[in-house]
Amino acid sequence: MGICATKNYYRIVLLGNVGSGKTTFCKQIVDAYLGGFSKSMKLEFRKHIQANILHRMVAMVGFEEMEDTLISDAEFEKNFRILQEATVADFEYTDEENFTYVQEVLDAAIFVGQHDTVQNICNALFLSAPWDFTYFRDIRRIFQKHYEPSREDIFTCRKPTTGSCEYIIRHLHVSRQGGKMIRKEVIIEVIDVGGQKSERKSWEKQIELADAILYLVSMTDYAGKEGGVQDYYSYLSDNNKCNLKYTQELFKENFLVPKTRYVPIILLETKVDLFKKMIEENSPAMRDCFPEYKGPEGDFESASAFLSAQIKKKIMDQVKRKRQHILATKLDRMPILRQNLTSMGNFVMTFNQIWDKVIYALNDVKQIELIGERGQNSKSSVHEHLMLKKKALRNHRASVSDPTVGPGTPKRKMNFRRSITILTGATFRGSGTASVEELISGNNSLSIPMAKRNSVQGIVRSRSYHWN
Ligand SMILES: Nc1nc2c(ncn2[C@@H]2O[C@H](COP(=O)(O)OP(=O)(O)OP(=O)(O)O)[C@@H](O)[C@H]2O)c(=O)[nH]1
Ligand SMILES: [Mg+2]
Repeated sequence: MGICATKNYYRIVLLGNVGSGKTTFCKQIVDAYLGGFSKSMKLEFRKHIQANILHRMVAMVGFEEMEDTLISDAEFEKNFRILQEATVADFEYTDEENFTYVQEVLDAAIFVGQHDTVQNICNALFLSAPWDFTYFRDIRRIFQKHYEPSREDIFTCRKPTTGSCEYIIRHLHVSRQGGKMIRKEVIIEVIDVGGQKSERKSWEKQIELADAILYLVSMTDYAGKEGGVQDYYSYLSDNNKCNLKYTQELFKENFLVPKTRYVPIILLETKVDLFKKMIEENSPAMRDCFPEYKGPEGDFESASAFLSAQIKKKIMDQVKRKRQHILATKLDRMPILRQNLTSMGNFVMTFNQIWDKVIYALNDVKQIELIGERGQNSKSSVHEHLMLKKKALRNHRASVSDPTVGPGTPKRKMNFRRSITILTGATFRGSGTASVEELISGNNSLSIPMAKRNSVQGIVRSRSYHWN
């Protein structure tokens, strides 16, 4: 019998390179399981979206066309300076009451954003970082006085994660066993962490506490080449590396750390929508990035199969060389899923499919290890490992206190609402708490009534919550 048969509480950690879609995955969770985005969250997103656009516009100053226009067009130059000042002053330029930029900045943003020079730069860079440039196609709507972000805007909004963030959901898992429909309620704690180098220090600790890892890889990373458009994007996003070589290395590093050994990994390839478009338009062509690619150009299926193999290749080469058969089998049987995380489809169904794979991988990793151990005639280190993990998780839960409420928070209580609001960079005071036991026993509702959420008072800026 698998370890999943008796357990109904799981902790899943999302790992992956910067920009691979971890937070976007969590937004889908908020949307599908936690009552959607409240008015206050939308206001936070509005700030980020508008600030993102202003920063992107100002960063374009390095382009030759931009410099030329600034010299030749006095009206453009005047408006551009207003934006430069606004980005430096940041929130001083916002009108607290209406929570938006002052009229002068709004007008300047529309003027500059709709100018041909800016639009041309955006079009040229669009596929390299669509999340940054989509908004430029809609600049008038976004900079109107009472703009409220749509669901699509929220899913496109990019804000690198700092610290970690937990989302606790109740999922009714529906599966088929021997022609029978099985329903099982599970409580799942999904952990979002940052992918930037400075944030990755917490990963090992997260792996230690995780039942499974959902490892995200952006399929568009295939296009990352030195000197290409990706370099411009890297420049915009704190010099973070987004190319496939780097993604492969990072995955290898995490797959091979001893703490990952007994933890099942599910590979989630994201941005499949963009990848499909890039492949079909040969922008760039697969062979330009991988001379060894033998498949037909413009063919999505063979390009994605090749890419999945590439992601695993480095690790496979190493574990085979070192004759680490158990790891090789684990890698070989690792479930792979592809997803467009910005899709507005039914995420509960998508999550159900992901959960199928998690359950499969949980059982499979244990089987692989047991078979390996039998071969080596050793004691059950799998059992030992599971006991250690249980203990680590118990200690962790006992030590978690809630930073939004301050010292004296009752131990073993988890603040699930905090997790939702941190998504926007803000935290609400006075949100409710529930112990894991309460959640499991169903004594506490996970969905937060809309009226209650909107009435929460006071917003605290927070860099979210860190490990001690
Ligand atoms: N088109 C498309 N865009 C996506 C997809 N997944 C993520 N994105 C976009 O990619 C950008 C980065 O996604 P995030 O979810 O912030 O990435 P992250 O992994 O949380 O990044 P860090 O917090 O910096 O580690 C966002 O603007 C998303 O809109 C996808 O499947 N399709
Ligand atoms: Mg993130």
